[in-house]
Amino acid sequence: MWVFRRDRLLILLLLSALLVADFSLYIWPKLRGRLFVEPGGPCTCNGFPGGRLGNASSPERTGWRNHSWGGPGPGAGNGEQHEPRDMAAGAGNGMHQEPGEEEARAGKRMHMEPGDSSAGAGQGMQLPPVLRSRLRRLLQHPLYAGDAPALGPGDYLLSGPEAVRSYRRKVSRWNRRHKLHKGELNNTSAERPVQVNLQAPWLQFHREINRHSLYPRSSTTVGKLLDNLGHFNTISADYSQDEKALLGTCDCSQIVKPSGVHLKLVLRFQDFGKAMFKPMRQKREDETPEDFFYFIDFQRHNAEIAAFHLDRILDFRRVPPVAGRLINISSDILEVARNEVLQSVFFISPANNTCFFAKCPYMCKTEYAVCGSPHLLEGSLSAFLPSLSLAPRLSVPNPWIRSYTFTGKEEWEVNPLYCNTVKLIYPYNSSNRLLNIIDMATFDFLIGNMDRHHYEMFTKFGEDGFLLHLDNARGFGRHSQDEITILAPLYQCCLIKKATWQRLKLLSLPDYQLSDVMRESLLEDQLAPVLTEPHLLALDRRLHKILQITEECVQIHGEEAVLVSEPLEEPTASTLNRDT
Ligand SMILES: Nc1ncnc2c1ncn2[C@@H]1O[C@H](COP(=O)(O)OP(=O)(O)OP(=O)(O)O)[C@@H](O)[C@H]1O
Ligand SMILES: [Mn+2]
Repeated sequence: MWVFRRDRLLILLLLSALLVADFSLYIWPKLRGRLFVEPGGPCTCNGFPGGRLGNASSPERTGWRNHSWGGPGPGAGNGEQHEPRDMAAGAGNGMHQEPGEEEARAGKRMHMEPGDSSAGAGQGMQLPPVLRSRLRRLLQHPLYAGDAPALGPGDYLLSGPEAVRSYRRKVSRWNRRHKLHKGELNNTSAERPVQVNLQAPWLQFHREINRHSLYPRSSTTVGKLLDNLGHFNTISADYSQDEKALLGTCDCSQIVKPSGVHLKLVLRFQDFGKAMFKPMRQKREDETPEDFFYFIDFQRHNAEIAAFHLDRILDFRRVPPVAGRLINISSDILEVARNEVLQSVFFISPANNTCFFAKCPYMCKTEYAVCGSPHLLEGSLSAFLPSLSLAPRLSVPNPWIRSYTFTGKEEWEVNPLYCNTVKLIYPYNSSNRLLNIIDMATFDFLIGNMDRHHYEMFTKFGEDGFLLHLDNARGFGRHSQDEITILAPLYQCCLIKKATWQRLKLLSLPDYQLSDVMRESLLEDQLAPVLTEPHLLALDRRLHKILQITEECVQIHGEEAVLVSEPLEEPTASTLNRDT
């Protein structure tokens, strides 16, 4: 009996030795090859030697800049197992768990909190590339592959030569005026004149705008543009045209619509690019007070940033690139401002901070000021679109506009069959416009924006042109509330673009999870974490509500009638005539 027991021990030892040998000689090298070493070269894993996570603010960390759009990504070509997920297996057909569930769960466990760069890097945690970036994985999905079909010159917003001529003209006018101004002030500083740079990312951005979107998927311009917005010195600061119109100092025919009383400014940078600056007015942790109407709500700089990232993730590409940045109110704004009205709204607070307030017809008071600490203040910078003289835009009232009074109600709020009326009205009766409105409603519902009173379009692209999703600063106000009425265009019309629905469905799968890809995408921004966790999680919850509503529509009207393929074809045009 004793001998038998000793034999058992020996057999156990022998088996263990075999297992160890097998693991170290066979399994481990294979695992290591798959997880950490890119076949064909030493592993730099997206710039992180040894596959370690880098600093949270490192742009290399996330998917956008590593993704080689329109072809095999850096991963696809080098042996990473990026499953070419078939829509039939994933988003297209039910919501079953995809392969890689285990990885996803592991990825979730190891997920870092925004801004917590040390969580991964400090512990030297080694993540296999496939776990590291859900965003990157998303971008390699077939739904995000490739670009629009080849474009002809007429498909671009600007003619290249015209855009360059206008740029040259503006630069020489700027240099002339600047020289004159320096002469008047007896300024002998060695400031150099602005140089024309045809490679400037803002110019490339303008030249890439086409009839499908503000930037192509394969564009590397957006990354460079965001980088510049985040770092470049400013050379001027002024009110935006619409603010000037309100103050009576600009030609109103040149602007889309005179609007706000908000603290927003146009900043120009050293490379002559421009951006709309909105300062931080509310901390990202603060929720909009319950008693606030949406039309008196604050404008949130972080909402502008997050909305751009969300729009890009949804593959709409209808929000101009927005970067967050710590702006020095004194050196980046006041010192480069030449407008005397603007100069006059700056003051030093009792706490010795530099502040400024909105010059407006109604409430020009220091109570409404924003202050630096003592000079620095967070803000959003939205890359400027080409000027209205080069690319005229149309501002159209949203058919689902809200009442901007305390008690008023619009027709859509009281008539559940309102969509039938809209469908009869030009241009909603023929073009893709209604579907575009529904896209915009899903976007606004996700961000919680109730302030979409108008939308803008480039006139060049006609009725079917895409809608610009400008001004998202009133999004992300209340994470605890899902304002379902924002989805009225969806549930009253029971229509949605199939491509939009497929992406929303994909983003609801555990392997992609909207909140996770958003969290990751926002880490690229200097002001990360841009959104608090409750706001990120609200995105998942709202996404499910959109899918739920669509599902109910499909049950009533059938898939064919609800999910519309683009371009609008004859059979689907008939769905527009369907009574809801
Ligand atoms: N990135 C941009 N490039 C060019 N023009 C822009 C950009 N962002 C905004 N604008 C223009 O400035 C106008 C006002 O901007 P925005 O709507 O963001 O500010 P606002 O103060 O909230 O205005 P409103 O009170 O009308 O909502 C827009 O309607 C648009 O025409
Ligand atoms: Mn606004």
